[in-house]
Amino acid sequence: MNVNHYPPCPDPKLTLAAARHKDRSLITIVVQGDIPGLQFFNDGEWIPADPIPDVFVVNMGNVMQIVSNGKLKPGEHQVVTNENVTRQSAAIFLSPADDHLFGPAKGLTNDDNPPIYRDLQYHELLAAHNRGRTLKISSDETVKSFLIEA
Ligand SMILES: O=C(O)CCC(=O)C(=O)O
Ligand SMILES: [Fe+2]
Repeated sequence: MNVNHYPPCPDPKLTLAAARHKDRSLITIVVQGDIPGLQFFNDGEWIPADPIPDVFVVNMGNVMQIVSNGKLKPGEHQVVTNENVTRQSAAIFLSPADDHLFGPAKGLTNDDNPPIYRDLQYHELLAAHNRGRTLKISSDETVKSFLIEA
């Protein structure tokens, strides 16, 4: 779980509260309180996912892309700063254990629709993601490194 604390920024144009990213989880549940800031990238623009009382944001992560054999893609998101108020959120990541072996779900693949990703342990995805962060490579590239023909 991440507990995020974003202080106000007098000029929100100057910085982001959280840079654009996709989560490394299977599923993420976000409790975002009542302060706006979370945005998702869709069709070339950032769409606000403003808080609705008593509603969680449920988001897919990179593990879901692999388990669904590329059919489900995680939403890229960022958090913008707020001029006046502090924002706090909690993101609960549902992820496999580090040594858990996973890959495209057997029920979703067959001879006509073979697995496009190899099986991997979750720590391999984390290591690739961390390497990608150091090299400023997007998490799309990270996931591509598990393609069978890669
Ligand atoms: O603060 C938010 O609403 C989202 C946080 C987030 O994207 C994350 O912790 O991965
Ligand atoms: Fe996130």
